[in-house]
Amino acid sequence: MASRQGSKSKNLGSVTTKVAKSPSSSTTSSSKQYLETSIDGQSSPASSSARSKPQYFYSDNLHIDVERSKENVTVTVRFRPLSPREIRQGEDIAWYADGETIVRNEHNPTTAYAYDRVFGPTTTTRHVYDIAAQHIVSGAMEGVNGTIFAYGVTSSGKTHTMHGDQRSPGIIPLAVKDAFSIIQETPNREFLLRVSYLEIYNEVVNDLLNPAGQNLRIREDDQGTFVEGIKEEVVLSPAHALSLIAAGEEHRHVGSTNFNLLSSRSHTIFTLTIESSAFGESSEGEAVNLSQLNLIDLAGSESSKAETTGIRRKEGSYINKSLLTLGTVISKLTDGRTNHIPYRDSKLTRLLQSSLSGHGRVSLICTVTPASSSLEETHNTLKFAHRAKHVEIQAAQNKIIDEKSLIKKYQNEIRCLKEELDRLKTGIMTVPQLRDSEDNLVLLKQKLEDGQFKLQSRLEQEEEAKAALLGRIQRLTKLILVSTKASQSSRFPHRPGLRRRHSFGEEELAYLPYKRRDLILDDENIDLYASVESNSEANDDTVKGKKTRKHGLLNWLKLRKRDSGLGTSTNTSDKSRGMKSTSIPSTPQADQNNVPSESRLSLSLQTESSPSADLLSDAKEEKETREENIFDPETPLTSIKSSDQIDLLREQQKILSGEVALHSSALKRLSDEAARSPQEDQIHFDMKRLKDDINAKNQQIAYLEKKITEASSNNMTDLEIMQEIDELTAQLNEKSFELEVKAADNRIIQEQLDQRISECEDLQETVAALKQQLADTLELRNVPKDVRLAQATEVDDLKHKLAELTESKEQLELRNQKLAEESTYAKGLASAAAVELKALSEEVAKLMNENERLVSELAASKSSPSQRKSTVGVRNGRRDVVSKRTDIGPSAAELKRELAISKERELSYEAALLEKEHREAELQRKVEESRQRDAYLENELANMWVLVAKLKKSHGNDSDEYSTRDTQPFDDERLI
Ligand SMILES: Nc1ncnc2c1ncn2[C@@H]1O[C@H](COP(=O)(O)OP(=O)(O)OP(=O)(O)O)[C@@H](O)[C@H]1O
Repeated sequence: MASRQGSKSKNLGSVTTKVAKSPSSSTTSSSKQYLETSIDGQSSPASSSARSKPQYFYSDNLHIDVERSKENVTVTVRFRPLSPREIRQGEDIAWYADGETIVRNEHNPTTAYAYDRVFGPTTTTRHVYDIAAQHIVSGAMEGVNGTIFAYGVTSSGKTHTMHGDQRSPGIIPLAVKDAFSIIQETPNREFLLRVSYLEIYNEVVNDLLNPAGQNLRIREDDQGTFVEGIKEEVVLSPAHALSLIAAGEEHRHVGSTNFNLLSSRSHTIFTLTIESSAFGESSEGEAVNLSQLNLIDLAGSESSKAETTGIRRKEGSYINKSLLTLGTVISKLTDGRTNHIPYRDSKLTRLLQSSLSGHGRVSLICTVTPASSSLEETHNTLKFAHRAKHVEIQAAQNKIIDEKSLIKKYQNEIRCLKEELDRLKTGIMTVPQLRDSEDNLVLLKQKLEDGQFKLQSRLEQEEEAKAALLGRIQRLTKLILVSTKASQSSRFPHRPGLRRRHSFGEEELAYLPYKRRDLILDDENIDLYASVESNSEANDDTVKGKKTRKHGLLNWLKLRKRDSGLGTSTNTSDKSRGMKSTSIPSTPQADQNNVPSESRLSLSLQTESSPSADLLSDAKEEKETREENIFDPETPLTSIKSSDQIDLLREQQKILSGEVALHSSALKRLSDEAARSPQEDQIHFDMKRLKDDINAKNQQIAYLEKKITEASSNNMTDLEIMQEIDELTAQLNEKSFELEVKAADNRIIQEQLDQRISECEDLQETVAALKQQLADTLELRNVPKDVRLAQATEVDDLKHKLAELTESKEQLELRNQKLAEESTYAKGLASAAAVELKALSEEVAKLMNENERLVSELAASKSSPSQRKSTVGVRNGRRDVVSKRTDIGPSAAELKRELAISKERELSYEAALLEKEHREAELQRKVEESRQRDAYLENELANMWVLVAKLKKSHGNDSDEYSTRDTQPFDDERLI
């Protein structure tokens, strides 16, 4: 035990910030309320007095704080290995455990964070438990409240850490097992353990132990918050507690997401309430230790990468919102300046208010993946963890000196009952003394006979009462757990001092109906199982019973589900304030029809007769007693006020309703089974019994309703009415607040809705456009064959035309070329003619000059004789000249003729030149025309190509068959 007490959290955080704390908020959600419970649904004198006034475990007048020591939240980080998906995607490592306390960024090694402990991917959950949880559990067993929760993004390993599986049990089963081991190791104290299990799904609190407990209210008063109407079950063994978790898990919301096939869609809080007091007769008046251990599996935050829709998206937004609030609360707690901490912004923080505000030890296990794709998310988790490290707590042991703790109440009740039993025994022994009288012998005889008769009937009544008391004492005693190492002194000296042992082994665990993770079995369990085996040897019958029973407990659980209405689970409760219900455990022993004689392996019970016989009779008695009491609450053992009576009746009514609900679900399961195996008579028999039981319970409910109405109309005093009004006002306020919260939620949802609507409209437009495109395509596809043939013919024509045009273009080009050649030739001719013409012109000019000279000489010779002589001479001379000339060249006539010829030639040349120029111009015009035509044809050709390409494209979208068969005309090569 001493070894379990160590390990206080170290303060690694460099900043220590004072936690804003209100003195009034010192209670945990459900522990603060005193639970008025009697195991058979009937109140006792001890409990009735307590019922009128709510009790708070942590109010100043009720507890003594034994040394408050400042601590910080224990913060650890657990890496999970890369998942197969991450490995497939070739993810890198982005964060890693650098030693035992540091997390470092792979890419940027200067980014690193320190925590109390960092666990690498290969660390076992058992090791995590030892470091991060064990001290919280042992503290809780000593009266210090404790909270352990796993935080991290989706699929980072929270549920693996908190629940685990058969190969690697999680913190919750390990803690439960440890709690019972601690009881075993603490012989000087006796314990009473009870559990509750709830989930927060979409900001609605549901009771996982009671299917009827949906949408429970969180109430708050000066002392803190609590869940109204949550069911608590007293637990007797680890297997019993785990079976309740397993049953609760059946109701938890789990769904598949992109990142996790079995993603938790709700936050769950499993609460173990522990009461302990010194063991033995001398414990009277001593303080009781009371504490709560909250084991929380949060739903994972989801990044925007999660492509969720519909219900998953809604769940995700609720999860993210509540985790965001948790982050804000932690920030504000560590900021030190803020007075207002927004606990009320989410149900999660409201329920965790007490833990977070420093009234108990807290261990935060942050789960992370090393994968690079989650680099940012992991960084956020690490930052959250770093902030949380600075939250300061002041853990203290809660000691209750009030006599009204549940364990004290049971102890007192046992004592009172024992006294009453003694009185009864004495009464039975004392036979009335009748004095002999001679005077009135007849009368005396008559009196004697009457007396004998009365005595007889009184004896019978008292025997019955005694039996009932014994049964009650036994049942109460069974709820209080002590170590087998405790002294063997019994509460009943005449009985062998059998005590209960608490451990769980393979057989107890193998059966656990756990939809997604089989709970618990590790090496230690096997050890424990071995120890159970060895202990059991003391009792041959037990051993035989266990060995011959192949799946005894499995059968029990299955049958318990079936026959849940027939078990001993008797819910009784207190309605002092919050109507929280507590039931005694539905133990295997209770089922007399289906259970082997010793169904709890590890428990040896503090009973007189054999455990099985006791339990069987208990079951019977309890049922009978309860039924009696329901119809006659005013038993000799009760004396309660009218309001208490109404409360009691209401509670009984509630319990009955819960049982009816349970029976109905069991009946449904049986119907399913019956449908599968109709020949099973046992199932039909069980179904019939369940139906009868449901009917009987419904009648009882109706009867209770009547009684409540009568009682309320008859007995309500003004004070009670005022109290009722106060209560209703408080409820009204609560409802108003919830309404406000809902209204705020609605506003957010409305905004989201508006956004969705606009997104939807955009999508609709896109869809319309796509539809149009589709229709166009379909239209093309749906073109009838004749139209397609017509199109093909048209294309053929076009192709033909194109060929013609191409041909005529070629001809024109040829002609054009010829004309160009001709034009070049003509130009050559023209230039040659021009040269010749120029040469001729020069000759003509020369000849004309000569002619003029000759004419002037002729005229001069005609004018004088001398001159004549001379002229003759001249003439002679001339004749000489002429003769000379004749000798040297043609005569004038010849020259004239030559001149005329050259003129003619000149003229013909000019005419030829003109004609050539004319022809040239003509050719130029033709060239121009042919060029234009050419351009026109080219243009036409381009248009044709465009047309062909268009046709080809539209036909190209059709099926391959169509394109090969029907689009042949568009084949490029063929076209070209
Ligand atoms: N430390 C670990 N070692 C081996 N496997 C692990 C470890 N942690 C988680 N896993 C595996 O990773 C998967 C996801 O883990 P788990 O369901 O616990 O994530 P989670 O954080 O609870 O997710 P969610 O928030 O979606 O519920 C599971 O298949 C689980 O077995």
